[in-house]
Amino acid sequence: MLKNLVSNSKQMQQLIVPLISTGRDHKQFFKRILILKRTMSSTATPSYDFQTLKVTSPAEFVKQVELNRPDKRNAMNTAFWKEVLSCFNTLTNDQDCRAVVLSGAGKLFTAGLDLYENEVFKKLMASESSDSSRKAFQIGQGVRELQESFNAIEKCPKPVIAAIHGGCVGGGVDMISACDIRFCSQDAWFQIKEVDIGLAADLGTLQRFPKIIGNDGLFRELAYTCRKFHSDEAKSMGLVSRILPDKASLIDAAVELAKQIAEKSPVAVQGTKVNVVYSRDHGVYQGLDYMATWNSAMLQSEDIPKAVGASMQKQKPVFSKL
Ligand SMILES: CCC/C=C/C=C/C(=O)SCCNC(=O)CCNC(=O)[C@H](O)C(C)(C)COP(=O)(O)OP(=O)(O)OC[C@H]1O[C@@H](n2cnc3c(N)ncnc32)[C@H](O)[C@@H]1OP(=O)(O)O
Repeated sequence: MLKNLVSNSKQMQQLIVPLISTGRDHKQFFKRILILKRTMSSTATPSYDFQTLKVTSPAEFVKQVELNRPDKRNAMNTAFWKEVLSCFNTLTNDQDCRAVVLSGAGKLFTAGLDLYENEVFKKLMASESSDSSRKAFQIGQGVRELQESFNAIEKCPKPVIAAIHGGCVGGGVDMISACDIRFCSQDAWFQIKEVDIGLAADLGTLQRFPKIIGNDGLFRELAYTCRKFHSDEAKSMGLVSRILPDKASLIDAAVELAKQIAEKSPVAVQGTKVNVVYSRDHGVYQGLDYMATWNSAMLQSEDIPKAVGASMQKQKPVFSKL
């Protein structure tokens, strides 16, 4: 049975054959079982079983993550924060994923923080300490945990393309700001809504959005006033790079782009994302130094001769899993 379970994996077979032949050597047997367990956990198809997200594979090496509470306009409830973190950490280690499309099910992308399911706030405010500083430390830790959910999108080395239709409110803007590329449909609108509910946006909008659009004054106007802006303005400020006529063509375009990215060397694409993010947050010389260190390893990749050879022969290279 064990053999059938893993028969598609050469690496597994190399481990199993000696396992069977170890006979009564128990020490050897358990040692191999341990290695096998470790190998299985790193190569097994990961599970994407979530309540608030639906994960599909629309093309080879492409995953689509869909926010999936359409009846509640994909509002972000307690389960959502944990699931986004888990989903993007899993995608990070999924060898069958080289690019991700992030979209929303139903009428719109997301209505942001779930304003009725208040577990998030309850948990944040749950500190029993009467000392304000201790309470503040605990609340701060809670906010940091929420931030990690969207940080996981940026930390995932696979490019993430947000495909936004309908509305994208509050936490939704935090979320798409952590993505690599944003496309939207003509009907899309956006709102940095936090000030309207009495708080400063704390999950990445203030840090990432102004760097995306490169227009500090416009960003501050949108953040201070919560003014709704629509697809055309989003494109003209550089928040989205493409507008598609409707949701169907939006998803098609995002998946097509993800497919193009997924055909490239994963070593090169993921190295590019990691270094783009690093360079955004560091000086030019620090960025260059990081790049040199990175490429001291990655220039040894088999993908380079493969890509160069294919290019010279006008062929499409096929890269092995990372
Ligand atoms: C430390 C915390 C860090 C995070 C901070 C994040 C902050 C934010 O995200 S601020 C933004 C909060 N969101 C909002 O203010 C949006 C509120 N919703 C709306 O304005 C409208 O629903 C919307 C314009 C998005 C859509 O309107 P539409 O007519 O299409 O739908 P509705 O009939 O209003 O709603 C349908 C059902 O969805 C439920 N719902 C909508 N938004 C939320 C939400 N944010 N939280 C919880 N539930 C939401 C709505 O109640 C309806 O449910 P039901 O009555 O059961 O049918």
